[in-house]
Order: sequence, then C-alpha cells, then structure tokens
Amino acid sequence: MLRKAFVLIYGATAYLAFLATLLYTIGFLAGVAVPKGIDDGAAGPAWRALLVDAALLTLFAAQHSVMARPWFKRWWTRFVPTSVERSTYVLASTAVLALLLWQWQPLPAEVWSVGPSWARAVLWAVYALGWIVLIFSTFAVGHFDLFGLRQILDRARDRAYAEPEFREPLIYRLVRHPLMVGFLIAFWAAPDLSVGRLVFALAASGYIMVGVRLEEHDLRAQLGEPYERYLRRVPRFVPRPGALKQG
Ligand SMILES: C[S@@+](CC[C@H](N)C(=O)[O-])C[C@H]1O[C@@H](n2cnc3c(N)ncnc32)[C@H](O)[C@@H]1O
Repeated sequence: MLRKAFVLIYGATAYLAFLATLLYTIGFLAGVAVPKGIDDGAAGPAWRALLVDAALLTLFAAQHSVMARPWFKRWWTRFVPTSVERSTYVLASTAVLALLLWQWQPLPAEVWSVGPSWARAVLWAVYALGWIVLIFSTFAVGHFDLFGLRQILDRARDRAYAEPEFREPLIYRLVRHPLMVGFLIAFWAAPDLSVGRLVFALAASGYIMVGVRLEEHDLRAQLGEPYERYLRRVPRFVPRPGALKQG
C-alpha cells in the first residue's frame, strides 16, 4: 500500500514538475511572464556565454538521446522499477531543462526585430500555434503513457502495464513527427530574435533532426515492415499537398 502511494506521489510530482517547466519554457522563449527570459540577465563575455549555453544544450541532448534508447531502458529497469521508469525519465528531462532555463547566459545582440504590429501579432499567433500543435500531438500519441501516468496508475490498480501500440491518428498520418513540428514552429516564430535565441533555435532544431532519426531507427527495429511502409507513406515534417483530403 505504502509502495503504491509512493509510486503515485513520485509519478504525479514528476508530471507536475514537467508541466511547470514546460510552461516556464513557453514564457522563457517569449521573454514574457517569467522572472528570467532568454535575453534577460547580465551579459558577460560572449565567448563565455556561448560556452555555457553549448554545454547546457549538449547535456540536454545527451540525456534525451541516451535515456530514450531501448538498450538503456533494458539496463536501468534492472535497478528502477518499471512502473516508475517513465516518470524517472520525465523527472531527469525536467531537471536538465530546468538547469538550462536557470543557467542560460544571455546573448542579447539583435538578429532581427519585426516592426509592423500586425506582423508581430501574426508571429505571436504562430508561436502559440506551435505549442498547441505540440500539446495536441502528445494526446494523439498517448499523453498519459508519454509522461508515465498510465504506468503509475496501472501499478496502483495492480494491472500489468502494456506498452502503447503504434498509432496513426490524423496528425500522425500527415507527418511522422508532429510533436517536433510543434517545437520547430515555436523555436523559430519570434518577432524578436537575439543571438542567444538564434543559438538556441539552431541547436535545438539540429538536435531534433538527430533525435527523430534515432527514434525512427528504434521503431524500425521494433516494428519492422509495417513501419517501413509508414516511412514511405508519411513525410517526416512537412505534409504532402492534399494530405488532409486523403487523411
Ligand atoms: C516524444 S514522442 C515523439 C513522437 C514523434 N517523434 C513526434 O514528434 O510526434 C516519442 C515516443 O513516441 C513514440 N512514437 C512515435 N510515433 C508514434 C506513433 N505513431 N504511435 C505511437 N507511438 C509513437 C516513440 O516510440 C517514442 O517512444
């Protein structure tokens, strides 16, 4: 009983910490509604800021790339109970993201600043759309499994957890990585782009290009021919013209 309560509290804490950090990230990149946005803080020497930011981005990429791999999952579930494996992944991801948000060094020099207020409004709307696409996609692919909630609830009810099946809801019939499309939109839709935000957008986009290939490699090995057919049928990021009609 006590163990079940611990699992539930642990999983719920990981999820809430992630949600709070995600909300903070939305404000951080926009530079609104948070104590420290991406361009805020005392600007030190540019070389030092670049070095620190690169280290933070590398840490984030390394944690994600390693901990999401099936071989790592097989290895560490020898020590971590399977019911909290995903929650622990969520907690670790949240910790490195929070570290990045906290320690990010500003590089405030301007790359672009869009003038007309209508154009700024359009870019803000696109920014919001990116996050909406991302959140919507988590529900399409299985929000509760993705963030470890299904696993902890199944444990509490003494049910065996079954990994979710590969799904093809509408958005996953348009593109293979809608969640990453949401990130890419949000990273680049910026009425004001500083050098720091450019570094962030370039590095994060570069990592997405690598991350989706790693994921596809795993899914290929896991699902075989049906996934090969999916790869041939559905583009990675940009829907085919008319895809909505066919979908
Ligand atoms: C963070 S999600 C990102 C999914 C996808 N790359 C995207 O951008 O929408 C990563 C997890 O989703 C799983 N996944 C990817 N496509 C899926 C699909 N169509 N149905 C079910 N799970 C999927 C992967 O195996 C991986 O565990």
